[in-house]
Amino acid sequence: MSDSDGEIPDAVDLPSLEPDEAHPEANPETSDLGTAPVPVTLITGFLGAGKTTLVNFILTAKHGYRIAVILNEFGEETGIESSLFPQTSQNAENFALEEWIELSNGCLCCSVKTEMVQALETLMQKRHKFDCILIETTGLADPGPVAAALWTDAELGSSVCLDSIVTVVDARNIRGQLAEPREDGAVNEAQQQIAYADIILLNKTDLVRGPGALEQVQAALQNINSGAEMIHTQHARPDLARILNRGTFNPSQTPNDVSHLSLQLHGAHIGSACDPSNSSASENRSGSLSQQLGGSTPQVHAATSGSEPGNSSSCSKAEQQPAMSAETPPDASMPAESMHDMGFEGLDDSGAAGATRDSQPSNHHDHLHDRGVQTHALHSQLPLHLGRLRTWLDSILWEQESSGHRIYRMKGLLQISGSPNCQILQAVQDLYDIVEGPQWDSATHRHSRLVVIGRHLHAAELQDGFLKCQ
Ligand SMILES: Nc1nc2c(ncn2[C@@H]2O[C@H](COP(=O)(O)OP(=O)(O)OP(=O)(O)O)[C@@H](O)[C@H]2O)c(=O)[nH]1
Repeated sequence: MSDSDGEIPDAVDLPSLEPDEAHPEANPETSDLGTAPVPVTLITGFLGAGKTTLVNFILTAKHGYRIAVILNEFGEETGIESSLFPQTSQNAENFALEEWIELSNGCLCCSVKTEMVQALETLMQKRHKFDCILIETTGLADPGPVAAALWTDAELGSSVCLDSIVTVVDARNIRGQLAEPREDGAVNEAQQQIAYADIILLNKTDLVRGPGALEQVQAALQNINSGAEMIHTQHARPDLARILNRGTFNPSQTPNDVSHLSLQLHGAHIGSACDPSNSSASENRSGSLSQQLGGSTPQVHAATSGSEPGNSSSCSKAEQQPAMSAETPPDASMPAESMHDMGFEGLDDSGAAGATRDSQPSNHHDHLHDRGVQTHALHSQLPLHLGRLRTWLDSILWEQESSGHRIYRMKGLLQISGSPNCQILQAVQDLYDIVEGPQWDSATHRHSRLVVIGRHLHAAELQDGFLKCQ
């Protein structure tokens, strides 16, 4: 699974793949996929938006394509992220589906770009084994440099082509994410990801309540990028004929054909997340994406503390407070005080953030572009008590304002007392979920690991709280 030895695993050979009758155009036997450049779909989106859920869906749906996956993850996430592909890790018969390359030494848009190009080159030596490539970026990646590398890298030549950039959006949280200030005053990652999208997958629509609330979210996204196709989904299950092998960047298209890619940034500029001091990367890049690429740079259920492990139960503070709705939107029309309370400072009418903080360089080495964002890995060798764990999670996720930290995302593999299986924890903003994973096996070191990504985190306190759940 991991490519730690430098050997690229075989691409996925999907068993019993039958041409999709509903979408005969998706049948590789009737297309020129065997000889044409391999289409690469870049899947991006903010932390927790549903990228892995989408990749999982693509890997298990019937569409007629054989898929290779390149997965970029934070170093601390190694081994956790791959466990989030339950169909592959739980079912040995389908183990062949778990064919991907993990790039975990940084963020694709920074230090791993070369590694990505090398991985693609090696993959291309097995060209006959797959029809399409998916690249899942980290939740904080700027898709621009990655797309540019795919477009311009001489080594790759014409063997691969960027098919489309799919940005998965958490419909419940996106407006707050768009409003997050960047310390250098630049456009934040969530805005960059929307701006570059060919397709915006407006996901988690089940978590947006109230008449008009979803329309408001959609309007905020269209204010940033009105050229992207908008697809509403729950659990990231779109019509894949609209996602795979679209030919968005097919060079045979006339310039008019790609004119719909024009980015409308409404005064915002796409800054380089890699290097804010790079003026060529920070200049205003309004215009078609193809021009840019050819340019200078290349349920929320009630918290049930007594529930057994394995019973999936999402918990949210929102259940105990008014749900996000048209009546209580994180909206520019709200009084500034309310927006501040909800953590939506700086949102203007366009959905763009009015970032005002002092400029600070981003940190390439920890691949977190905004220096205020940190990641911490928590560990516990001894099994955790589920009730205590839930109480602790409730406190750190639901009392964020009083504790002074801001948690965007948590994911982990947990060893819970009394359960032979590992438990998978997922948290996005104040929502969390614990579901049963596969049995611990000899290859998986049996201990709890939890990655926390957020701002103003107190590592020692978090680790201490985690250990107290034993
Ligand atoms: N309610 C709800 N939950 C969803 C939906 N889509 C995904 N989720 C859940 O949201 C959590 C995060 O989903 P992921 O697919 O791991 O998100 P991601 O974008 O890959 O996350 P990162 O890799 O950390 O950036 C998981 O618990 C999913 O089951 C949805 O449409 N509705």
